[in-house]
Amino acid sequence: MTSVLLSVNQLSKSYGGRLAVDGVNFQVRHGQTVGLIGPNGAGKSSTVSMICGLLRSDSGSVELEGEAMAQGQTGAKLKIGLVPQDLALYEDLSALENLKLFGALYGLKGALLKERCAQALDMVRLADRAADKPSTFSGGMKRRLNIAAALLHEPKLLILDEPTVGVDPQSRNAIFDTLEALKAKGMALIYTSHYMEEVERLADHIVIIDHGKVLADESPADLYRRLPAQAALRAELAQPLAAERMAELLAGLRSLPGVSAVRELGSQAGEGGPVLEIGLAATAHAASVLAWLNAQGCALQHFATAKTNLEDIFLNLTGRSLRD
Ligand SMILES: Nc1ncnc2c1ncn2[C@@H]1O[C@H](COP(=O)(O)OP(=O)(O)OP(=O)(O)O)[C@@H](O)[C@H]1O
Repeated sequence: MTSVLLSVNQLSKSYGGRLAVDGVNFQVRHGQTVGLIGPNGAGKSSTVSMICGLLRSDSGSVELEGEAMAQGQTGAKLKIGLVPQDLALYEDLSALENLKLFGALYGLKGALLKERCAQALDMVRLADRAADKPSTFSGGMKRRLNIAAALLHEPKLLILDEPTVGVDPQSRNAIFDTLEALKAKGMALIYTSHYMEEVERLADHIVIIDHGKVLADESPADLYRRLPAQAALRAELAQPLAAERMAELLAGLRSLPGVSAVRELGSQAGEGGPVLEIGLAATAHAASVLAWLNAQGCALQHFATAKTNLEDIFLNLTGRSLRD
């Protein structure tokens, strides 16, 4: 396992007496991609701002390769690139001029500045738009330019705060390709999002945060192992069933191998019979459950299977869905 790059230790922050970040702890290893997930207001942006030294914490500490991130200290800060939620670009300068300005702020100049700007534009697939102003760009292209600006000083850790909010699907894919390429080059990433499917695609480690507290800090595979069911079968019965018969059916289903939970969801808009949601240890169990229902004389109107996802994990941990 690679060594620790970033250590976030017991970080806390209150705004006017209201606790927004409550003792957050996690680590990022060299080359690792960590997805920081939580609903709106969970404390993700505040955590990220404290990691970058842009917001003073009330307590706790942040270390980069063992070096403390202290206010006014630039050494550790240079190891981080931040792509903030709010776009920071000069609309009247060309894409290239914007990058030159950001690069100069990092102390780059001459041939090296030129080379880094060209590499960064290439990395976000905007090389052919270098001479154009961001005012002519889509929201997604502006976001990509913002990512390029954070790459110029070749940070060891790139932090992206909700990089796909308000982004068109084409740019979203370009952003993912860029992040996958950076990952392949060995750069560590922190990616905040409330879109589980995005984090699932990129992250090899997931930190779930809610009400300022870390609820989970583990690999996606370990998170999935926490779920009682890995898949769900939804079966809509063709006919309503008497209460006693339904109770027998539910008990029978619960005793089948591979079935972890069964719920009766009622009927859909008064048509047909009730809908059963059957949690399965694996999708493969669906066939034997359907065969069993058939053997019980239960005709089905409709059925569908679905693999559980990280959204279900959040629901399982908090009792709430990620985007209410
Ligand atoms: N400058 C501020 N002043 C007062 N309250 C704040 C400030 N910044 C954040 N908060 C509050 O702190 C809590 C955490 O906010 P934060 O922006 O860190 O969450 P988040 O998970 O990033 O949410 P979002 O996805 O909406 O940005 C929220 O209740 C928010 O209203």
